[in-house]
Amino acid sequence: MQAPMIQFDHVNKNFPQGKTQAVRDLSFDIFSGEFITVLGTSGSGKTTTLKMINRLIEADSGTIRFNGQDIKSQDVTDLRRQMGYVVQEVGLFPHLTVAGNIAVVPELLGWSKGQIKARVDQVLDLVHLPAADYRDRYPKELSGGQQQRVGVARALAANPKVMLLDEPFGAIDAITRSSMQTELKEIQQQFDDKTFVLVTHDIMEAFTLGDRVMIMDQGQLCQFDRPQAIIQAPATPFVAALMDTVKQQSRLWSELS
Ligand SMILES: Nc1ncnc2c1ncn2[C@@H]1O[C@H](COP(=O)(O)OP(=O)(O)OP(=O)(O)O)[C@@H](O)[C@H]1O
Repeated sequence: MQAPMIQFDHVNKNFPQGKTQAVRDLSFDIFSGEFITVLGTSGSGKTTTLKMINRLIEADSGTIRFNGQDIKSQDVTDLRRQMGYVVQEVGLFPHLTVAGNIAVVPELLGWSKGQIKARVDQVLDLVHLPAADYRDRYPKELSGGQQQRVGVARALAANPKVMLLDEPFGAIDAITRSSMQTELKEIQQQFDDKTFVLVTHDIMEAFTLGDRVMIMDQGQLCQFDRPQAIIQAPATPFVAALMDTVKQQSRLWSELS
């Protein structure tokens, strides 16, 4: 049996100021090449879970393994360089061009100028931004959707094994969002061994993109399964209520159309 790429083993996280525990006794395995979506209401612990994978947040107890090794025993910079990270706010460096932003990690890794230029063009192509038009622009010369595409390109630049994405399309209009979702899935399918973990509160996004969907409520894992299995057999009343919201929406659509 294949070893998990990311493994949580009875992980807990409590913030001193937090009224409730952010993450409680979380255990799961994610395998290489999977596209995992993490779905839940606001405050359910999704971001905390994602940030514990790249140690932006340290777990209080339990063990998190990356590629079989406890992440606490790994150098944090090395660990993060193996994981692309994309957030809603994008966070491009305003004084660097698109190419400069994408090149940050490859430069730190000591790649040659030729390798970096080729890689910048390659990842811009992956996110459907023609390099000749976009390479030399500054972030302020891009729309929000284009900035987010550059954010994804930057995260892919050093060819990480794992991509962590926190509400990457949260601030993007519905049509652009839908095409970016398709592109992201296509990128993931081009590589057999790239593992994607994407946090969202959008049910359709979670069920469209996820090979498996992790549903969280109040810091706990309610269900972690393939979309069809969740739809056919919701494991808890919370999951059932979540599924009902989709049914209500589709009823509304059919009544209106
Ligand atoms: N730095 C922090 N200090 C104190 N409490 C925190 C901190 N970060 C998160 N929390 C608390 O931990 C819980 C889980 O937060 P988390 O951000 O993981 O939820 P989420 O599911 O990602 O929510 P959202 O969808 O709103 O981003 C919440 O109750 C939150 O208030």
